[in-house]
Amino acid sequence: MNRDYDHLLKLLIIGDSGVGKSSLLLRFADNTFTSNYINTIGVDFKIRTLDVDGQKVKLHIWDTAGQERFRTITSTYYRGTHGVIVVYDITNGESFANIKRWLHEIDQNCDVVNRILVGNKCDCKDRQVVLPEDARRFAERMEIKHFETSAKNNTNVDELFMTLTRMVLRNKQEQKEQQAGGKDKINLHSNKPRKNKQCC
Ligand SMILES: Nc1nc2c(ncn2[C@@H]2O[C@H](COP(=O)(O)OP(=O)(O)OP(=O)(O)O)[C@@H](O)[C@H]2O)c(=O)[nH]1
Repeated sequence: MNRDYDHLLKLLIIGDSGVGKSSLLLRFADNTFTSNYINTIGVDFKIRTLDVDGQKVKLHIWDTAGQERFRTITSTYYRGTHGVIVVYDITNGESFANIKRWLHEIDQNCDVVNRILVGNKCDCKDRQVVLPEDARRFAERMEIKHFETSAKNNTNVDELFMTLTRMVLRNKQEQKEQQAGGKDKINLHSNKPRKNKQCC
């Protein structure tokens, strides 16, 4: 069968309700934004194909509901995930405080995964309560890359998805080399997936 891509990757977007997960996905996949707030029910997903260094990478991006009442549904969507975007809202301290819970949820559901921390709504600097340096320090401690984005102004959105895609591809390549015995040892440095158990 003819494939129209070189790699098929599954990405997941998680974080509290209202932080802008759907908006980031809409901006990335359709280049649109709306100020209307429509709660995601369960999960939603979109596809976008990227050209990364001459390779066609098809992304299936799953947008999960942030509301607690959907938590049991969304936890099943971690299966087969290659990369997770964990989003907070820079104007909402609680959404940042909850990041630890979201990271824990990743650990519970899938260990072999690349993660990126995203502070969205960076167009709202006047209402910013999560300081970039605090977020950066936290991200460094957790060994995750950190971005501030605006789905509204289209700031850093493509960069965020491109960075995560490259991280996933690099890890896939390293795993392939390791399996082929081409490398002595896999070098587990920051932003690498933890490998306690295989879920994907
Ligand atoms: N100013 C600003 N508003 C944003 C941005 N991103 C999202 N919003 C607004 O924030 C609200 C919530 O956005 P959503 O994308 O629906 O949030 P969500 O995280 O998907 O929410 P759930 O589906 O409940 O989990 C909407 O009114 C959006 O217009 C942004 O970058 N800047």
